[in-house]
Amino acid sequence: MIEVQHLTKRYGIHTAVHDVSFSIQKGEIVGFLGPNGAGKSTTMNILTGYLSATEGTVVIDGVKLLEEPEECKKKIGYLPENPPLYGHLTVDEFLRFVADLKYVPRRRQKEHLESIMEKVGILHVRGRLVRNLSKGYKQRVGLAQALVGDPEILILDEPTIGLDPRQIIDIRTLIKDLGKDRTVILSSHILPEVSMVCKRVLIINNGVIVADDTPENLAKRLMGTNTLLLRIEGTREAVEKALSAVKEVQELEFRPSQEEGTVEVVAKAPEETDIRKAVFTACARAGLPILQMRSLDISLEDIFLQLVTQESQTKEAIA
Ligand SMILES: Nc1ncnc2c1ncn2[C@@H]1O[C@H](COP(=O)(O)OP(=O)(O)OP(=O)(O)O)[C@@H](O)[C@H]1O
Repeated sequence: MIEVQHLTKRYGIHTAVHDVSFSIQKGEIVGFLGPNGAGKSTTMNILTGYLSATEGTVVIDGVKLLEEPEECKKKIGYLPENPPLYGHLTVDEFLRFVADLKYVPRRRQKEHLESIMEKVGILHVRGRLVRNLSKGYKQRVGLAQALVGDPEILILDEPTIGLDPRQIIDIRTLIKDLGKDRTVILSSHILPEVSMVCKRVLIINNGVIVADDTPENLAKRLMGTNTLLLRIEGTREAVEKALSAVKEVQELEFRPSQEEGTVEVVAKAPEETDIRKAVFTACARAGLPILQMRSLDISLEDIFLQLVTQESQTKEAIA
């Protein structure tokens, strides 16, 4: 359905997206996850034909975007991060305007727009001026305009940003529902958001795809218990002796510690081995208090740490 090959986008000397390739099948709901500035919006803007790539190709349903942009755009409904809504129009007027832009025949517009308004829950505000709607309702109007013309693909850029918790739940439910008979790409910087809605997650960081997996597998990698980062009070010799005695521990890597009188060490065990209890017991027996123990996993660690921090900051901000 969507084939992206070797996509690169440079803004002057800055490379925002670097050699990105992926394909999405019909009917998939795919999360596009990455911290701020990772290149999500740039990629989405290229997919929707709003921005041209420096290099690489996008093929939508067998049609090359560069060669037949109008044909491709018809297949895509796009909700940008800041949807351009005309505040001085009523919801009805605005959607009719969008329908004209998308060449929906006038005789079909009434029925088509009413079914969309019903789906996204804005029928009762159809006569209100867009500028007087709450942020959540404006977002619904944004979703409605993306649905005009019945596109097979929906591309949604940070659809819940700036909404309150209740509105976030409503919009997530709506997206899940819309994904039942469409291909959906949903960008977000919040891991739980995409996990809730998507069956597959692409993670982009610094313009490069660093993971392409199911939320479950990503969570497993996140929760990996076979590699632990420990901060332990004591000397390096004592810690090395205690941890070397744990039979599952294959490798110890000492790192400079931030805290005086402590040792920071990464302990590795074979995959699928949970060494937390054994490490705890060994240190307790040797009288070495563990001040910190957390899972450490591949290079995704830093990205997730960032994402998790952002998620908790977002939660604090809306609490
Ligand atoms: N028009 C532009 N000119 C120059 N640099 C740009 C432009 N648009 C984006 N960038 C840079 O490209 C990088 C990727 O930006 P992009 O907006 O795609 O990231 P993002 O993942 O969508 O982030 P956010 O979640 O903050 O929207 C960033 O470093 C950004 O500063």
